[in-house]
Amino acid sequence: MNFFDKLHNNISQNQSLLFVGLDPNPEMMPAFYQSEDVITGLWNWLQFIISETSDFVCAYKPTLGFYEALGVPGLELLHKILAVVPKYIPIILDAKHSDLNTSTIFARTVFTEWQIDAITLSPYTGQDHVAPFLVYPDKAVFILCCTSNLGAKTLQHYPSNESPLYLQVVKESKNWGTPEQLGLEVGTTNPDILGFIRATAPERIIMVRSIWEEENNFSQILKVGLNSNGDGLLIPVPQDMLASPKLSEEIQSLRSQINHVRNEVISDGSTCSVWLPDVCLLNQHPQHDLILQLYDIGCIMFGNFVQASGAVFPYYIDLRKIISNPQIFNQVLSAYEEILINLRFDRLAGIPYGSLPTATGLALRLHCPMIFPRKEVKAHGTRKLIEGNFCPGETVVVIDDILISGKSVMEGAEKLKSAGLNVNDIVVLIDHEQGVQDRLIENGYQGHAVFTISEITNTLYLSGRINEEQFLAFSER
Ligand SMILES: O=P(O)(O)OC[C@H]1O[C@H](OP(=O)(O)OP(=O)(O)O)[C@H](O)[C@@H]1O
Ligand SMILES: O=C(O)c1cc(=O)[nH]c(=O)[nH]1
Repeated sequence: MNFFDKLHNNISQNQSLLFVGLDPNPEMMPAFYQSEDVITGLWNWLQFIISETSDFVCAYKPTLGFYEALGVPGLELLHKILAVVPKYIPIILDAKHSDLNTSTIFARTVFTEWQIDAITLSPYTGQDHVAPFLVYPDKAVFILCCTSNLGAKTLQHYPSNESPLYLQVVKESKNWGTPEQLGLEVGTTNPDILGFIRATAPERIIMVRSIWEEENNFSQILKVGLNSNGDGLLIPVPQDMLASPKLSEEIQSLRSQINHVRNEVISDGSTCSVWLPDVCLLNQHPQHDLILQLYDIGCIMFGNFVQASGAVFPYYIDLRKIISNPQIFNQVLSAYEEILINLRFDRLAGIPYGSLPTATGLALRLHCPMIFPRKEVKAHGTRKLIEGNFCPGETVVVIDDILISGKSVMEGAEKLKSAGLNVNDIVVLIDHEQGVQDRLIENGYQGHAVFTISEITNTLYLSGRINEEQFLAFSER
């Protein structure tokens, strides 16, 4: 089960958007737990917090820095804490890690060894830094977009209040991962800031921080931050409450107050127009999630692009990026597989270069031999036109990423046929439409595509990824 499913299960089971920080901060530890051995005191206190709150929270959030500050015993304490948190409650490690050199190894440690469900990250080192954390399909990251720290104001609001850096972080990080993989961390007491962020990222989970610094804003903060389903926010339990001997009672009372506001938001339905596109499941494309993920990793770009033919289209599809995201690559292979299982063939042939990784992945998955027609024949070595072994008379299915004019796949198929192979079917991820399928049929081939460009743009428009102008530019092509 992925992080967001686990989170949502817990939200509905415990009817709670509250999360609790599991921080061994000696300065906040109640006197009752003070002992000669500070680690023992902290361990007892944190166990008390877990036992009092596990039925009323949706997640726990240990802050790595507090554990590190206690040295080796602190890290041992972290492991003990991770072991006692009930398995069904997701754990978000607050690490704000931002070191590019160590991100791959740190992601592996946190997600596979420590079995943490999600992590907070700083955005400043960009997508390269976040990507190693996103290759774990069941895990998630929260990108720090904004803090309530006064000293950060000059940076966060740069260059102007109309176009502040923190909103740029929100817009940029939305391209790094899907809503199931990437949430936002927002520390603010200002409902306007949270409102701007919610409007920019209506589909994201927002983990709010510091909202209790101005208690009067509580209801307003929730109303601008919650989505029309009355969720989409993770809300911290105030730190002071964790020192109370009546923690369980207090947290239940806080949960009731929050749920009261959630019910008002649901019955009001005022944010419905923002959310309708993402929650409407009617007529949703079966590959809806895959389309959004391809868009989010930058495979589908809108703007004026010159194509290989010299024509200018209002978009460009670059599927060569898929290989850098194993989780999405895997879904792409599954989508091809659904088509291929209904076809009869002896071998797969990939069209170079873009589709060679895909054909290779499919060959491994389907246990089917692969060959490929070269783009250019070398003047040295074996000078082969087709690489890999085959027997004339065999049937080959051609794999490519996209059909624009159909020239590439048909040229590849002709090379295969000239070597005595049969080619009937051509399978691609994206069909550009505009008559390309008919062109294939005229030349004796049957084209199969996972989705068409129209299905992609409809999905992106309905889910709010592209605006009306981009959608219309496509429709009028
Ligand atoms: O239907 P068409 O008009 O032929 O266009 C589609 C082809 O264009 C792209 O390859 P490209 O030629 O850009 O080369 P690459 O795969 O080597 O990057 C794509 O991978 C398809 O093979
Ligand atoms: O050659 C093209 O026209 C082309 C190739 C490709 O991979 N994507 C695209 O949108 N156009």
